[in-house]
Amino acid sequence: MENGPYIFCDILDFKGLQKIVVNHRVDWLIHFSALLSAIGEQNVPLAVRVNIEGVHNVIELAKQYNLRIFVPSTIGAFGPDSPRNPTPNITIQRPKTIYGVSKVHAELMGEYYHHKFGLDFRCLRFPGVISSDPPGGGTTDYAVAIFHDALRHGKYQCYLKPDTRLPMMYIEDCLRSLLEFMTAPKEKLKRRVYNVTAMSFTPEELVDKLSKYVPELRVTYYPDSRQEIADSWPQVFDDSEARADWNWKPKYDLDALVDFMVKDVQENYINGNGKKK
Ligand SMILES: NC(=O)C1=CN([C@@H]2O[C@H](COP(=O)(O)OP(=O)(O)OC[C@H]3O[C@@H](n4cnc5c(N)ncnc54)[C@H](O)[C@@H]3O)[C@@H](O)[C@H]2O)C=CC1
Ligand SMILES: CC(=O)[C@H](N)C(=O)O
Repeated sequence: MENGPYIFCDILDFKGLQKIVVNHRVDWLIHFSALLSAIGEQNVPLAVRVNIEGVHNVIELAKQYNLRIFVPSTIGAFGPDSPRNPTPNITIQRPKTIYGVSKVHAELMGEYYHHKFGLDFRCLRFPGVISSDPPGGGTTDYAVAIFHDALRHGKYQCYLKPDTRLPMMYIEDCLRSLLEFMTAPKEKLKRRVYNVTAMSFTPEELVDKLSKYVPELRVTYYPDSRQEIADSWPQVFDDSEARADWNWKPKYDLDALVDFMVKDVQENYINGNGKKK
């Protein structure tokens, strides 16, 4: 945040976005705003506006001002008809959440604008991204929340079944993949949308690793509506095309992820009295 101006803007305010692009001579647009999978199901009209109209606004701006644009997609862009283990880059996509539908829409809009207008649209389908920041309403949130609850209270109530396998990635790998992909020469890119991942694990496998740091940890399992979403998503994500085309390679496995997360949550949230420094 110290490296440049920080400006609030509603993604639905096209003119406001346009003003920022012009006044600050923006040349790359990284579009993160969205309602995630679980929260999107609770407010479908808002998810349609933020996730679909929001993408229309940024893609149109990128076209008008010749910006390079990145829009993240997700494992949630797949559904129960897709192969789940592994899920390849190109396969059937019939998601059952408004979040997934909006992300397939974003992928297709970006590919179309690239084809029709030459827009430099780039998109990575991320797995569950794990960082110490409080989670934003997704199905993979348990893998973040468990660190906060385990380190603070020694217990966690998980909303997924213990054997629910999902693809995941540590935030450092996520951000590095974004940067490497955005700076990759266009000749190397065979497509505009790539799967990326780092690992796959289940709640019980994560609990097993975390118990080494919190030996008294007690986890109970009460599946809720998020279980149905998780059951329709990839279990193992095939990112071989990203590895082959622009040399994607993750650095963090499950052991490293747990080690970094424990330190980060402890230092920045527990010792920092609930406030990230
Ligand atoms: N966190 C994850 O595991 C994954 C995230 N992604 C994608 O990465 C992006 C960021 O995700 P997170 O940071 O985890 O989500 P988040 O829920 O923490 O952040 C979303 C942001 O969108 C903002 N937002 C909502 N409505 C807005 C509006 N009308 N105008 C401007 N901003 C608005 C919210 O204030 C929030 O800061 C999303 O597009 C998500 O689909 C993709 C795959 C995995
Ligand atoms: C994997 C995602 O896109 C997100 N974390 C969610 O669970 O909705």
